[in-house]
Amino acid sequence: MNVYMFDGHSEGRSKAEGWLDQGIMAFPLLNARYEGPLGGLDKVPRPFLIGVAGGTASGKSTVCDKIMEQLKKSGLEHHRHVTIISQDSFYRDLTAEEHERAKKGEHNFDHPDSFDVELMRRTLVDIKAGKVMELPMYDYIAHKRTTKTTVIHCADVVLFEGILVFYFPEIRDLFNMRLFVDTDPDTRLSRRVLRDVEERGRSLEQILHQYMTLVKPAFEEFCLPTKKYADVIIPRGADNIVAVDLIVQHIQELMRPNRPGRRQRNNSDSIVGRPH
Ligand SMILES: Nc1ncnc2c1ncn2[C@@H]1O[C@H](COP(=O)(O)OP(=O)(O)O)[C@@H](O)[C@H]1O
Ligand SMILES: O=c1ccn([C@@H]2O[C@H](COP(=O)(O)O)[C@@H](O)[C@H]2O)c(=O)[nH]1
Repeated sequence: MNVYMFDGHSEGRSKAEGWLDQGIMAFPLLNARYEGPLGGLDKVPRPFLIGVAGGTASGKSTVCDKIMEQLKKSGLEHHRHVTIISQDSFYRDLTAEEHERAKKGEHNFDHPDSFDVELMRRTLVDIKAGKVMELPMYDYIAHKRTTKTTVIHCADVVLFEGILVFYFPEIRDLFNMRLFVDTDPDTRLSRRVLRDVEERGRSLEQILHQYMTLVKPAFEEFCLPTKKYADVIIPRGADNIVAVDLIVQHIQELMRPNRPGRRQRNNSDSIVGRPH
């Protein structure tokens, strides 16, 4: 059984394709067992669904990769099957007119209306139900989902990352744990410039125009206010080794077989602390 780890570095194509290209099997599935979408009171839901939100280029994918890496080192790989999914796979199809605007950096990909929320919800619900899923891939140069799909097999831990994963209540409520990657806006912009030039085929002028007119205002209006839904806020993203370690330890603890008093997540649960 294959599980693909997304790296987000494939040239101009989807994050999912990058993972596929590397042929990465994130976690070998030994002694795999599936306990159903929701266990009893003494059981952690399988798969354990973790939402990872944050502004563009805040390091969401990198944090997800780190969490997987750490889990791998921890020995959990002998029992656990971990998958990362990007919200970008759920951008809705553009009309011809919207597509023309997108080519000039004038389509608002940071607005909630840009996403196919129902497809996102159905996919996550099916993943939670343990179904084998075909995930649409996204092409950042063509600005559309491709006909290619990634097959997601039932996993023990699923990380779902994206700018607006906490925005929609019907998506937000599906998560068993919520993380918000909180990186300084100047840092994010510099990273986005480099990434979009190198990987997404953009000019500097287009990146800055899109950022100032659409990305930044949408971040402030739609993404930043969702920070309050996070169980853990991770300042500085993947550089924050302490935060990543604590999160991984918590996942390990939750996943430990026969853990005394193991129970489902309660919305008031907190790992490190809740935002003010
Ligand atoms: N801690 C870091 N230090 C330096 N570069 C980073 C760091 N985290 C991410 N990056 C780089 O910034 C860019 C965006 O990171 P990524 O994890 O893909 O962010 P997001 O998923 O939030 O868009 C990538 O090119 C990545 O390599
Ligand atoms: O066709 C597209 C689709 C998305 N974007 C931008 O991508 C980011 C979200 O991806 P991150 O990896 O979280 O940065 C979003 O800000 C969109 O503006 C795009 O430019 N073109």
